[in-house]
Amino acid sequence: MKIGGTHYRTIWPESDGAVGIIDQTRLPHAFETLKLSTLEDAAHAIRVMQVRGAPLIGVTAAYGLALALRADASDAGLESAAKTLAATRPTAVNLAWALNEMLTFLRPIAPAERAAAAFAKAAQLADEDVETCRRIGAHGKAIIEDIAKKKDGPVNVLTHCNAGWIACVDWGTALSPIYQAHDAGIPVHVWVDETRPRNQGAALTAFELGAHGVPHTVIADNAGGHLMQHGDVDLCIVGCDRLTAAGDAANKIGTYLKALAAKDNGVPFYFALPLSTIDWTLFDGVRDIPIEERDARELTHMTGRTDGGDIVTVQVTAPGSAGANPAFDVTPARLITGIITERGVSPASREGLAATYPEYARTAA
Ligand SMILES: CSC[C@@H](O)[C@@H](O)C(=O)COP(=O)(O)O
Repeated sequence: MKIGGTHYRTIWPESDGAVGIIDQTRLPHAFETLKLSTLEDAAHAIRVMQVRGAPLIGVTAAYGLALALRADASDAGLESAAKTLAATRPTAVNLAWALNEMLTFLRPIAPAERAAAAFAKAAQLADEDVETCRRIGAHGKAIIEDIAKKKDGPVNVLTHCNAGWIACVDWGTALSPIYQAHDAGIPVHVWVDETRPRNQGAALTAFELGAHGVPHTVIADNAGGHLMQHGDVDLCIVGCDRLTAAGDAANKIGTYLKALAAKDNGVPFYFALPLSTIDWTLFDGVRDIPIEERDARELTHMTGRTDGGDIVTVQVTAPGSAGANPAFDVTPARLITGIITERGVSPASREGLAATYPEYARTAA
């Protein structure tokens, strides 16, 4: 997508063999790029959320493996680099998926040829992510279009966290349908949950939508239920970090509460995600999806820009109070209207997902 007239992806190979990224910890106050040159650079970027969002974490890990192979392309080096990258963040399964794709491809290749092959494979995963997200957008756009035909005024979509192009390689998952609807002239307005504690909504989704000219309004995380009660939300679309084979969906903390409110108010609630976000080994999301616990400082402190232009971090809680910071929650399948995938809209159920992806579905519970 475009920033200031230039088309960007979120990750790209540099001419000197490094890998370029947008430093998402600086957005929306500054648009800065960084170069990743080593395995540790890539692992650090994922850990501190210079890159974040399930699909982008996966592609960054793929490039991280390629960077590691420049230093050590032995069998032991390959396996050890994959372990380091796999340990960076626990919830988004795209990380394990991408590493598995890379390992399966690279293990049979001779060490002398591995680094070049790894860069090519990572680039292929990045390209595939772009096309997958474009398709998710086309299927989701049809849902928005249907609603638009039945009402006057814009279709009001509520979204949580950031599942736009900067969470992927391009397009996004939850925001791709919105971009495609907007580009097709369908009137659309987005309620953007601020998404405490890291504020991915207020900082990143609002930044993206603003750059693309999509009408949007940032709301406090707690406002969604009230807006739904008053008929101000036509549908919710969110991204996903891990979907079980039975249709339970992990996403940024707070998503579950929005899905409950949507159910109570008859508002359709969709998750948008690619194949790489589905964990075919799990069936009970609340019990089995690992939930990342992040530093309580993300909760007790906030970073923003003063009117004078300085970027500052301030404490917002009473000094001495403890904070707990689970970063994701799980929305059970029964609260989900549908899963918008690159293959179409699937029911959030074991049978529905098995019909959408027959070659991946397992029979074991
Ligand atoms: C297309 S990304 C879907 C999710 O990864 C997104 O909504 C989300 O929860 C991101 O969490 P983050 O902690 O910012 O990586």
